[in-house]
Amino acid sequence: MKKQDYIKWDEYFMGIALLSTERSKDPSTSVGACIVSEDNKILSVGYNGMPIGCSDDDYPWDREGNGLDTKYFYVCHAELNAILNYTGTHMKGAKIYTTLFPCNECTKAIIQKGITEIIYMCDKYADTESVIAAKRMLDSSGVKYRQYHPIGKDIVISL
Ligand SMILES: O=c1ccn([C@H]2C[C@H](O)[C@@H](COP(=O)(O)O)O2)c(=O)[nH]1
Ligand SMILES: [Zn+2]
Repeated sequence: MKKQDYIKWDEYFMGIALLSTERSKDPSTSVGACIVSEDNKILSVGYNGMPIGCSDDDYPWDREGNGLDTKYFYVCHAELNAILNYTGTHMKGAKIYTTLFPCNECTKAIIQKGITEIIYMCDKYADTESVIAAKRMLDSSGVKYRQYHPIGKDIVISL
C-alpha cells in the first residue's frame, strides 16, 4: 500500500514559497514566491531582496525615515523576482504561490505574464491602496486569487 501522509500540491508549492522566505534579509517581512505551470511543474522561485550588485549590507532595511534611507526604493519584491528569475519562454496559465498578497506593481507583472491564479498565505496589507488596487486589476483581468489555509502539519528540515 502506498504511503498515506504525503503532502498535496498546495502544501508542496506553498512549502517551497515558505522555504524561499528563509533567503530574505528583510528583518520585518520576508516574502517567498513559487510559480508553477498548469501541469504542476515548478517554473521559478523568488524572495524579496536587493537587486544584483546592490549589497544587502550597504542598502537600508529600515521601514521608516528619510525615503532614500528606507528599503522601499530598492528591494525587489518576491513575486517580481520569481517572474524575472524565470528563464523559460512563457508562463501562460501558470499559478503563483506567494506568502504575501502581491502589491499593485507585482500584480501588474503577474497579469502581463499570463499567470491566471494567485494562491497567497497572508493578506496583512489588505487595507492598503496598493492591495486594493491590485485586487481591482485582478478582478478586471479575470485572474483568480484564493487564500491558502495551513493544514497544521509541521515539517522539520534538518540542514
Ligand atoms: O508584493 C509584495 C509586497 C511586498 N514585498 C516585500 C517588500 C518588503 O521587503 C516587504 C514589506 O516590508 P514591510 O516592512 O512589511 O513594509 O515585503 C514583496 O516581496 N512583495
Ligand atoms: Zn510587490
